[in-house]
Amino acid sequence: MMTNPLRQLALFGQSFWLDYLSRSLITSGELARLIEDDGLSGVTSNPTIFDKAIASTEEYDEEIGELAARGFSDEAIFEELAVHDVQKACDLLWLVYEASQGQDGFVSLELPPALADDTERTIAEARRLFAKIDRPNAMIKVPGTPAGIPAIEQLIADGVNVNVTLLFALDTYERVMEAYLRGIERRLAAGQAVDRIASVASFFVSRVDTAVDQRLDALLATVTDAEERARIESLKGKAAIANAKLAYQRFKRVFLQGERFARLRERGAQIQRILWASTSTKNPAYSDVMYVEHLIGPYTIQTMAPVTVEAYRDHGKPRANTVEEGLDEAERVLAALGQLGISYQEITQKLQREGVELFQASYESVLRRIAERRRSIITTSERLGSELARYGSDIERTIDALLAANTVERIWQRDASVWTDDTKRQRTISQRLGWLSIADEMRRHLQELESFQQEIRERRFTHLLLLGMGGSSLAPEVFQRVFGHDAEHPELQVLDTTNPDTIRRHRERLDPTRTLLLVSSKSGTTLETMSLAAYWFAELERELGDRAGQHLVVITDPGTPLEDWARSRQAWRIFLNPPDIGGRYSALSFFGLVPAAAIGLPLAALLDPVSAMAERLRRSTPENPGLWLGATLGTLAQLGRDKVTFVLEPAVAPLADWLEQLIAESTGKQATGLIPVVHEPHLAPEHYSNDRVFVTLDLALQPHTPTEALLKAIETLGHPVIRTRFWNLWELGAEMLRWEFAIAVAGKVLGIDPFDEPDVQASKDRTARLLAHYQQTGELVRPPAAFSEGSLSVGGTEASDLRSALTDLIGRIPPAGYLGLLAFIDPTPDTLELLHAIRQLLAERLRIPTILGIGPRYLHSTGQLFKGGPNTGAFIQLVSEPANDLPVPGQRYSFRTMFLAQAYGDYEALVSRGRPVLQISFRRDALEALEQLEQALVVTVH
Ligand SMILES: O=P(O)(O)OC[C@H]1O[C@](O)(CO)[C@@H](O)[C@@H]1O
Repeated sequence: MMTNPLRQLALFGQSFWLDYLSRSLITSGELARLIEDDGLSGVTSNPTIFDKAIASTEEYDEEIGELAARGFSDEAIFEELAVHDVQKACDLLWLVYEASQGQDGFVSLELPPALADDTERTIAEARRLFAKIDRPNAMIKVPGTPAGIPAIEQLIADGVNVNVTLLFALDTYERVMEAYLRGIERRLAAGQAVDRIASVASFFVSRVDTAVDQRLDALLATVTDAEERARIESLKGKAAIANAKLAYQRFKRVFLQGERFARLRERGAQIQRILWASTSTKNPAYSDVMYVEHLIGPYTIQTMAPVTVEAYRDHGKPRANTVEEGLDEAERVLAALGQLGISYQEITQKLQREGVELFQASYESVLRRIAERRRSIITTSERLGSELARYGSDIERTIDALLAANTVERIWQRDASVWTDDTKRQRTISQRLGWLSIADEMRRHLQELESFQQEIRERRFTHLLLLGMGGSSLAPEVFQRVFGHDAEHPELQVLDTTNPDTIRRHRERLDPTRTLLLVSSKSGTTLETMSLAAYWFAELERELGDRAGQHLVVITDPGTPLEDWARSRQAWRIFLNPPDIGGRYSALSFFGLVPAAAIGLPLAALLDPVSAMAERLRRSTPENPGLWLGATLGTLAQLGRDKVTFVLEPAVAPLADWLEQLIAESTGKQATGLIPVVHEPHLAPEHYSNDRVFVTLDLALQPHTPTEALLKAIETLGHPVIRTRFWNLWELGAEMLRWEFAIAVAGKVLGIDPFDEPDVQASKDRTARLLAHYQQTGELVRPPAAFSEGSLSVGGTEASDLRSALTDLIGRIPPAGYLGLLAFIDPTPDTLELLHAIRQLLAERLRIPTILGIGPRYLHSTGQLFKGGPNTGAFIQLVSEPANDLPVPGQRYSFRTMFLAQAYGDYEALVSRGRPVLQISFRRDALEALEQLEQALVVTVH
């Protein structure tokens, strides 16, 4: 025997629907369970239900974030969330719908209540939503208001399933049935099928009692006569059921007994069932299942709130056809109310009006909630899933202050007063903001770049050798490493070192006849770049004679020495970049796009998302993804979380090198700054210090499980984690623009000028002095060594053995400090592997952030930060003296001398800034030396 009362309702012709819907109801499996176990066969929703659902869980946050990021308004976000839930519920009820041949298994979504008085918009929106949900078992809820009723007729005629909501009065119900019939008739007249057009009429029950009881109570307050009081008392809690029972009689007359519908039925029309809504008992004095109990009958539906479901499952006692019991009594109740001066007309009309207003209030509340969520939770796809630990409100305050100061508008107006009051510096900064509109600028050159791309393809180069430092080479390297090169285009190799061993390795690998040389330098004066250009051009000339210029492409600013140099060598192409863009902000200018074109990347695919991002960066709202990111990083740094640790998914990991330069060189000055920590080996979560913020970039469609697991653990330990999700790799350029903007904003928060690099010069000057002295004397002055041990020669310490020297250095690391491993070395896979192992050892044992810099490359990246940023770094400089040498054409010094002069110059610069630095030089086998160092560290650092 069937014991579940909910299931028994079906035996008496009544469907049991749920008056609730939420994401968790679906995801937890609860809805499926209700269908399976309790015989649930439909779901109704309304704005109040969604308001509750969104308020009570965080399950919507991720989607809110994503939609906000894509520029959806609050209304549109609500619609997406609701439609999504309705679709999922429809899918769960699909089998019910199919099994009942389209009679049952529906899920209803309500139109925005503000449309209740607008027939045309009701029609348009209901059509649109029905199409959008795209499920035959969806219903659109349209209120039975004077404006709603004509819309119902039209919608039925259009084939939209309609749940007519907010019905209280019997005469209104008559009009609703009429509208349904006419809609069906119109369809049939137009030769359209009607068998799958479904509609229900929702009669609201308990609200009638609440309203009538209030009036009765008011009357009781004025009546003293005991008999009269008893009569009034006896009417309490009766009106709603009476009204509903009489509605059922009208239903029967039309749908079960009427001639008109009988004809329609023959042609396949469905009965517009009557649905009892608002069936939870509001007055605790009444039985909690009373409305369900009295309104059972064929062709009816009970939609129950979860509490009523529980109650009815627990103690409901279903009986057949209760809806037809006591009809005389029902008539008497309504008549008696009239006699007491309680106007049925007035009450039902008022209830409908109030119903619309209540839903409108809920609808507005949902929108407010969504608006709040998008602020407080991590909105935008850039913030998706970010976990800001306890810093959320501090960050919000920063954002508010930035917005109040019109920061976004002012940045776009290129108003340099955002960063400084000094008018001279303002002039310089305003010449550094061209990156803001770079996508538009580059679009103007698209044809030129694409024909260049075509020619390169035709010329069948195998390699593109890019000579350039920092901002002039990092973005191209990212493009090559993330996207790879097209098969018909050359592979990009970057040479950004003066180490003759490295240069030679490249020289041995490359065939000048198949290589295109790309010299990139904004200033056109950078020592490494110009020296390498001289060397490589001579190599080209050696092989190609006066055709060498045909293998030369140059990118520089107009009027630089490099431009002259290129012209005099009859370079094949010279790209003159807009001069108002600094090196590290130049990724999307010619500096990035010319090499991208050369390796065969589709430039439009890269640029389109950049333009879309630029639009979003213009918004003066907290959702501006660059504003948010910059404010977050700046605020966290001020609160002691200045180590920006990138934990990137392998597919996008190469971006870290570019980000490192952007962040370090832009913000590391005036004893403040963000300290980027990139490519650090993963540590055990508890080994991360509390001065970190983590940044992750992942691919939505290809999550990298180990990275995810680590980040989850990190989050649990209370570290802030900023997450960015790419939907595809072509968003890379857009992400670069976003970071450029963010770092400009972070600069504002930290009170520095993000566009200069005042401390880079310090080591350049010292190197220049060392080289000048060398040219005069033939001697390169090297820093004095304190002692030698094995193959290592150690300076910058009072100690006399390696272990003590290391111990001393470690002892000098300030609190919340970091350790930089600065290696002037030939970065072969083997040396890099050992350097990573040493780095990991240091990070794990010391539990501090570590940075690895390869010299002289890092001089154009983190070098600024080491000298100009917070005085919290300690450094081990490793100088592997090159085994080979090569001449620098036109100079009296060689590459080896230059390389060493750069190492020594930076060492001196660091020391002069009071940074703890240990210098370890080695002449012989670099691998052996690194192993010796590793062993010393193993026994020293605990
Ligand atoms: O493009 P250029 O002028 O050769 O400069 C290369 C790099 O050197 C710096 O100017 C200083 O390190 C960087 O900002 C820049 O990215």
